[in-house]
Amino acid sequence: MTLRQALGEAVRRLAAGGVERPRLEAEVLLGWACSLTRPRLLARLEEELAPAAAGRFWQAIDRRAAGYPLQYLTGHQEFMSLDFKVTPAVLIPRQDTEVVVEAVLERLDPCESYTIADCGTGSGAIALSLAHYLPRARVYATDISPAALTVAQENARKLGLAARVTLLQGDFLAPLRGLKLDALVANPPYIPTAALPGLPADVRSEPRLALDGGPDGLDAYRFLLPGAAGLLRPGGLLALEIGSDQGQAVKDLARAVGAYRNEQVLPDYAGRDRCFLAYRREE
Ligand SMILES: C[S@@+](CC[C@H](N)C(=O)[O-])C[C@H]1O[C@@H](n2cnc3c(N)ncnc32)[C@H](O)[C@@H]1O
Repeated sequence: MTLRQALGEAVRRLAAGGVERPRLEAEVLLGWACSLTRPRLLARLEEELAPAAAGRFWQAIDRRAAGYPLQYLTGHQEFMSLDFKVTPAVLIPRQDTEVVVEAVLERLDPCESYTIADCGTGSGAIALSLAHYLPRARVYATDISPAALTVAQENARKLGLAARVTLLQGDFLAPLRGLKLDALVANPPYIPTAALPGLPADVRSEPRLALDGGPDGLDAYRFLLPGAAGLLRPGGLLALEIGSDQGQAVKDLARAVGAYRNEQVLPDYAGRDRCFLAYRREE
């Protein structure tokens, strides 16, 4: 079978499985199975599919058609123009989260030596992007999952950022005790528990620990908002990813803490609530 014929059959299987962009994903998985970039693959479509690559390819196609995430099959996801390793131990970094990272970068000066924390770091997407684009910053990243931290550590090493990013295992803010932060960023779990079974199959393959935000999805904010106030220096920036309908609720929770000013909610590319920002009030 040629690569062109394999692609045709893969597109058919992926489309039957409800994959939205079957041609693109078939090309990505065939390139991955053959260890070829997409442009090289597309230049060799009349060549035969080698038996070893065929085994990997058809197994991946069938798993993808059954709803398993593409990024767990290839082991990669791009975020903030950086390449991140991903495994089923971590949430696949989302474009929505880039809104949060961009909002932070717009408010900080790349020439300054900030101390920054990312709580619930997963693959390290937020922490490592901030460290990359703020080359003088010192970044602390926490996660309760040791398996996630192993992935984040590998990403830190691959991106050449391990010397400025410290990974700490523990409950969101607990490992940060004693630090005075210029910025604290988090993308905590925020899906209401009852909504989890209704999520698409690929999202349900991601760690429950990364998704489950408790009965109303707000458990982590009830904990992070008062706790962060004790770690941020006066004038320090708090940036939290939030669910698409959680803007007002998170603003109300922040105002109830009484330690913040300039609370605002920024939208994502689709115009939905995505990022909560506030500054630690000066005493
Ligand atoms: C929504 S994911 C975000 C991952 C990553 N920051 C990103 O944006 O792609 C939430 C992360 O919080 C971690 N987490 C959940 N509960 C936690 C807790 N109590 N303390 C620390 N981390 C926690 C999960 O393991 C997961 O990695």
